[in-house]
Amino acid sequence: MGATVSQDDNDSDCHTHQSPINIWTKMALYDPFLKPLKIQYDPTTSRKIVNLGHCFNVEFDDTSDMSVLSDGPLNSRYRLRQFHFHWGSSDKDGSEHVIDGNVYPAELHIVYWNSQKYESFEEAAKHPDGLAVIGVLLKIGEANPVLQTIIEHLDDVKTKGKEHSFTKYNLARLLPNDLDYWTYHGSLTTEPYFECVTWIVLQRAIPISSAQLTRFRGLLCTSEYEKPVPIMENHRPVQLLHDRVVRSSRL
Ligand SMILES: NS(=O)(=O)c1nc2c(F)c(F)c(F)c(F)c2s1
Ligand SMILES: [Zn+2]
Repeated sequence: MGATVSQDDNDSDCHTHQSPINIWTKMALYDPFLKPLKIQYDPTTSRKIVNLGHCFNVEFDDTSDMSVLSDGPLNSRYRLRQFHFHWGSSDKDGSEHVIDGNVYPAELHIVYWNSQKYESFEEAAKHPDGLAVIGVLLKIGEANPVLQTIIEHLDDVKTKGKEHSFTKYNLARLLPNDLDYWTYHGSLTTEPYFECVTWIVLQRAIPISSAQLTRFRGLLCTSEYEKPVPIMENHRPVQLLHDRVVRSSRL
């Protein structure tokens, strides 16, 4: 009787739920039990825009359940914490998720944490059902007025560590009307890569103009005292799917 090798014998197998991934839409499984996303958003929860060095975050007041995500593939209520973008050094790449091999020029991540089960974002990030992130692909098109209100503030947070108040932002207007999605279990796409994310990738992309996207690349990853270095790109390569199945909310 040969020895059986269990999954955890090879430590490279304990990182099998990494993100982002290439979503092969024909392989996605239509799941009729998936509900429509329920996005409740209160514009008074937006607080500030912050340059973290590798990207910029728009951060929200997450001390109570005012802006929350529920239903969809989720079994709990998740509280809005921040949103941010990933982009590339040219319009030819930039998104993290790839759809049937097609890379998009940028991607928006709207980050929520499970406030029904966990006491804090930090605690939630240690659990497989701790976070939910809505991924929205961006495609080059006409200038996006809702993105413009963010872009107008990028000069206020040009260098690493800078932040600026950013209130009454209407995040709901940024989302497409069609909220059909693909969903799978994955990870944070930046260090520490915790496998704590229920990914919800919208099937409809939103527009951004090439000029607007160029403004993202004008952000600096250096502080105001250092030689200026722009954040040319901040997207992680796609990861192996391993034993995961991507489900679709639409047939
Ligand atoms: N790109 S991502 O997967 O949405 C994502 N990564 C991270 C991360 F690494 C963090 F340390 C963190 F505090 C976050 F809130 C996010 S959110
Ligand atoms: Zn992200």
